[in-house]
Amino acid sequence: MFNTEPVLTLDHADIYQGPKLILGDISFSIHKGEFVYLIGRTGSGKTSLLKTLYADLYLQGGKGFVAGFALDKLKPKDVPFLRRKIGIVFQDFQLFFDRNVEENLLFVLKATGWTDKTKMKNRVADVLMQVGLGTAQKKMPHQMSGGEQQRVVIARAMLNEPQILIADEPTGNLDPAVSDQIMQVFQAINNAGTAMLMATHNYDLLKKYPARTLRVNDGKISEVIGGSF
Ligand SMILES: Nc1ncnc2c1ncn2[C@@H]1O[C@H](COP(=O)(O)OP(=O)(O)OP(=O)(O)O)[C@@H](O)[C@H]1O
Repeated sequence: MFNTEPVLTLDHADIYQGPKLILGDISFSIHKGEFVYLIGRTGSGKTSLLKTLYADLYLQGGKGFVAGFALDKLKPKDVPFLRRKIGIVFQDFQLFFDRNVEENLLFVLKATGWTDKTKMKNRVADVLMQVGLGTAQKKMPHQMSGGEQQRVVIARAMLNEPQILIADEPTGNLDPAVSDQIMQVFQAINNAGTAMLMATHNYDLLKKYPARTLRVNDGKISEVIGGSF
């Protein structure tokens, strides 16, 4: 089905928190344009796995490739460049509350090397349009609902055209109707070609928007076949 290079591969990877092995001998790949859920009980290691993928945790055993970077050979100076190729969305919104939406996004562009003011403003307008917030530039985060704030976070994650969007419980703090809107934003982003890896406890979303699902359990990872979660 997929004849492109994977965007992400773990090959016999061991994932640790400090000295403690959380997941051992983990192997899977995600290809361009794939949508993949990551499920598992609280404490099973989903967040640890995602943190390893964006180099917040060091890959201590096995091999890993994300957006062309080898995780097992990554140097601290490479980390910002890796993170430009992946978009990251968490449950808590982490916007600057003393800056408006546009300033929040411009800050990231500046920090990632953009200098042309017109191009920066255009890019901000593009990503806000992508998440359905085309007129929100001048709003302060506290003037927005939780769902709108989360959409700004998704827009921020899209600024540098990532190959993959990694989301950790992105609907964890949102009610079902708003979670559904966020999911539609992810679907649209995915349909436009960005791969998606989303850790979630929200089985209603899995049922409504079925996709390949990986489960972490007892220190291992497995494919969930036929929606039997
Ligand atoms: N900073 C840390 N230092 C030491 N151990 C940690 C740390 N963070 C998490 N752990 C441990 O690693 C294991 C996996 O935690 P992790 O947060 O990856 O699970 P999770 O599946 O994401 O859980 P949740 O669904 O609650 O977010 C747990 O046993 C946890 O106690």
